[in-house]
Amino acid sequence: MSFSISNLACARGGIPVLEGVSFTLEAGQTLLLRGPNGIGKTTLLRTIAGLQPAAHGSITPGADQIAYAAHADGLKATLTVKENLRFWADVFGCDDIEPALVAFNLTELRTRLAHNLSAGQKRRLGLARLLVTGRPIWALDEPTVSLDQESVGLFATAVAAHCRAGGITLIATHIDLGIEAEALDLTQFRADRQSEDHFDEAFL
Ligand SMILES: Nc1ncnc2c1ncn2[C@@H]1O[C@H](COP(=O)(O)OP(=O)(O)OP(=O)(O)O)[C@@H](O)[C@H]1O
Repeated sequence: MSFSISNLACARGGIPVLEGVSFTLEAGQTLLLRGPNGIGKTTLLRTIAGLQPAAHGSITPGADQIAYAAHADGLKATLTVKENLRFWADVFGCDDIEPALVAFNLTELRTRLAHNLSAGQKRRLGLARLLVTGRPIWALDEPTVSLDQESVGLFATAVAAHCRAGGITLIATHIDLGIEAEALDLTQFRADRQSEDHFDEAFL
C-alpha cells in the first residue's frame, strides 16, 4: 500500500488554492500538513477525500480507500455513542465496535446520546469512527481540537496502531501532537492567484 499525489492543483469557491502538490507515502507513514491559516490544508484533504474534484493532477488510490475526519464531528445527535458507532460500522461492514469504544475511552459513555456529550467526548466519538471504517488511509483535519492531554494521547496511540498495521495517516494541524512524523508545509504550493485576475480582465 502506498498513497501518491502527483502534480495536484485544487481550488475553493472557484479560486485556485494549491498547485503542483506531489508526494508519496508508504505503508506505515504519517504526514503532518502544515502552513498558515487559509493556505489550503482543508481544501487538500477535501480533495483527497473526494468531496471536491481536483483541478489538475492525480491521487492514488482514490476516495474509496480514504477515511476522512473533518472539522465537524459528523455525529448523529439523537443516537447514543454505541448506536453512532454501530451505524458507521454497518456502513463500512465492520462487525465489532468494542475496540473503537475502548481505544477512545468511550465504554462508560456507550448509552449516552451524542447530543449530550461534551465537546471533547464528541471529538473522541468522531475519531473512534475511523477505527470502524477499515480504510487504510486516514485524512484528518485538526483532529485534536477540544481534546484534553490524555485524549490527545489516545489519539496518538490510535494513529501509531493504524500505521503499525500498514495504514497511512495525513493530519492537518497547527499544534504539536507528540507524533513522530514528517511534516509538509503547503506554503510552497500556494497557487498563483494572479491568474484569476487575468481571467476577469479578459471579460471586462
Ligand atoms: N466555501 C468556500 N468558498 C470560497 N472560498 C473558500 C471556502 N472555504 C474556504 N475558502 C478559502 O479557501 C482558502 C483555503 O482554505 P482552507 O480552509 O483550505 O485553508 P486551511 O489551510 O485549512 O486554513 P486553516 O488553517 O485556517 O484551517 C482560503 O483562502 C479560504 O478563505
